[in-house]
Amino acid sequence: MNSQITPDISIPSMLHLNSSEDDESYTSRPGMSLTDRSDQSSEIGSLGTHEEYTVVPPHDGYKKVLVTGGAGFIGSHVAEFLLARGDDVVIVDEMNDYYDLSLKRANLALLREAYPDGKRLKIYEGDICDENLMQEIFEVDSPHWVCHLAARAGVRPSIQDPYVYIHSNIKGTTLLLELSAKYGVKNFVFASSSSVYGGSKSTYFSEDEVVDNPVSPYAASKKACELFAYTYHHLYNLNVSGLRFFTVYGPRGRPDMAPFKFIDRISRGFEIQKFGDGSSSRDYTYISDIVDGVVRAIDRPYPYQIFNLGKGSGTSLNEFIDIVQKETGKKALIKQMPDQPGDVPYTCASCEKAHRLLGYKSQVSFGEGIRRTVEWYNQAYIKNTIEVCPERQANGLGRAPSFVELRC
Ligand SMILES: O=C(O)[C@H]1O[C@H](OP(=O)(O)OP(=O)(O)OC[C@H]2O[C@@H](n3ccc(=O)[nH]c3=O)[C@H](O)[C@@H]2O)[C@H](O)[C@@H](O)[C@H]1O
Repeated sequence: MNSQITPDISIPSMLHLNSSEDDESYTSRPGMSLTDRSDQSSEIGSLGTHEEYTVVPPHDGYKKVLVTGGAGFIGSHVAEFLLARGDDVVIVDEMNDYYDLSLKRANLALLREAYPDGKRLKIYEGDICDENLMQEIFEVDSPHWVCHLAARAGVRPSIQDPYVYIHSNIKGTTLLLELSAKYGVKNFVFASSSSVYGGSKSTYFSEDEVVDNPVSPYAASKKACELFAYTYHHLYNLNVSGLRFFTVYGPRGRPDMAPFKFIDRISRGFEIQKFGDGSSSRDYTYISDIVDGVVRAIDRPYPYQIFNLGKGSGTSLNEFIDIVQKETGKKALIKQMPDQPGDVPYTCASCEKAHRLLGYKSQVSFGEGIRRTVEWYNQAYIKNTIEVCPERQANGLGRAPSFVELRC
């Protein structure tokens, strides 16, 4: 087994659930004391839904897993992990240009380099809404496990073009559910989002909250995916788990998201835009925690479940900028911007259910995660992108190239 491509992040052992590095305590919402955490405290010791579930043992045999969006940030990390542990992976990714395509190419190049013979890794470039292509993949490759991560994922851009979110997220997910039911998939795991909680006033968001008030087309599309997934479970007994990711960041992160954007721009002395007064807060979750949660969900088929995958503590935008300044050793040039439509003011996961049913527990504090991401940015990011695109050498190894410069 080739473990060449795993230097960027360390995936915590799947067995060490109780050794948390996370020294951050649960944070309270601004203006709210910890005693207001009624939703969280009532969940400890129950599933929050008052339903009884048997905790399923992991299926630890060989799997062939269809990973949609496998060229992207989370998808490429999940594919890397599954391949490294011995599973086979089929990737389908449309390679759209929502963000710099060369980053997705670099992600695939890393995987191809480690698994070059095409026996354990197969990559299709195409739209998950292309019925002929998807039918062919299910027919020819017979993946019995599906990890559906392909999506349009920008919150604010979804206001400008909601239709592409309906296409990729809702239509794409529905087609995958159809095919998964038709071809007898054993477990269908898909990416949802913390944004479905909208402007929830809870301190800790739990899965049994009613989430009927999405504030962006992106959030509405993810909620729609959860509903379609339930329907396919109901109609065809398809095992489905929807994972609500909480603002995921880390090495190979999405360049449209604040963690990558701030590290990149602050490192290079460029201005960053700060939306609002800096009091907005996110439960930023490090990529290795997310990979761990995703793989746990793949291995444990439940009839129908929704899980939060977060860290369980929040960081304000102002604190976040301070941490990036500290880790990069550079002062941020800040352009103050108004609050953005579609943005939620606050997110924070209750991870109780994921812990109970999946054995999931976040391991990486925000400070540590940003430290590791800055380290990757300074070392592997430049090295890897230059290795896969030799023509970039003209940019010089000594400085961080812009995303435009990085284009092949
Ligand atoms: O967990 C989710 O449900 C979502 O997480 C992510 O969305 P968000 O939480 O909005 O992350 P992100 O853009 O990093 O902005 C973070 C903070 O920085 C602020 N922000 C952002 C950019 C900027 O230039 N300036 C700024 O102040 C911004 O106002 C915000 O306060 C995913 O994109 C999405 O796919 C989905 O999965």
